Amino acid sequence: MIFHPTAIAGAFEIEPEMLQDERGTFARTFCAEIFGERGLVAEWRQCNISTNPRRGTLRGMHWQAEPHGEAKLVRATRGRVYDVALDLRPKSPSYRNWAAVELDERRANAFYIPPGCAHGFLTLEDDSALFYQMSTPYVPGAARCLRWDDPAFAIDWPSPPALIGARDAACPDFTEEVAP
Ligand SMILES: Cc1cn([C@H]2C[C@H](O)[C@@H](COP(=O)(O)OP(=O)(O)O[C@H]3O[C@H](C)C(=O)[C@H](O)[C@H]3O)O2)c(=O)[nH]c1=O
Repeated sequence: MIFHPTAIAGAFEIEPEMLQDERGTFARTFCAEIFGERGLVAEWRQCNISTNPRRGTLRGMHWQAEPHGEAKLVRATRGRVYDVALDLRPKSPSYRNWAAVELDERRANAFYIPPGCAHGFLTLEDDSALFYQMSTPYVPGAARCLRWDDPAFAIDWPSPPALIGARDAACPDFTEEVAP
């Protein structure tokens, strides 16, 4: 695995080292020891899948309030998505920074997002799907969101959403009170 730093402290694009032979490829996608050595969360409590038939579907920006902050390891298992993390940790050197990684099933890359960051994505192809590994259980009462186009962050999305859920469309602008 090759860890590429991003504009968010502690958030990495992870590129698999593909082992190829006449049968195809094999690659390690996670290793608790290596993640631990790098100070990353190395225990996953829940895994989720997300399927999105339509290109231009936007989900986010979501996070869980403390003490239910979640690290996420996100990858595209079909298609391609523009995946965004936003640093909401007031003590972080990259507080209020955002970072985007294009997740592509063909590259099998992943985005490691530390706790205290909001997460969202825009699909770049029809029929895009994602697989999430989450470090903490889902706590409905801890769910928080901010709107995808909050001017405070000016996330540079490749295009406006063609499809966004009512809840995400109604997410508020960020305020310190909404913070993790
Ligand atoms: C996350 C989650 C959700 N749910 C239920 C709650 C809703 O009834 C339904 C859909 O949840 P939600 O609308 O939050 O799903 P998305 O809008 O796709 O949000 C997801 O995509 C964005 C980009 C994220 O980063 C979030 O972690 C993730 O929640 O599943 C569960 O039962 N368990 C869970 O772990």
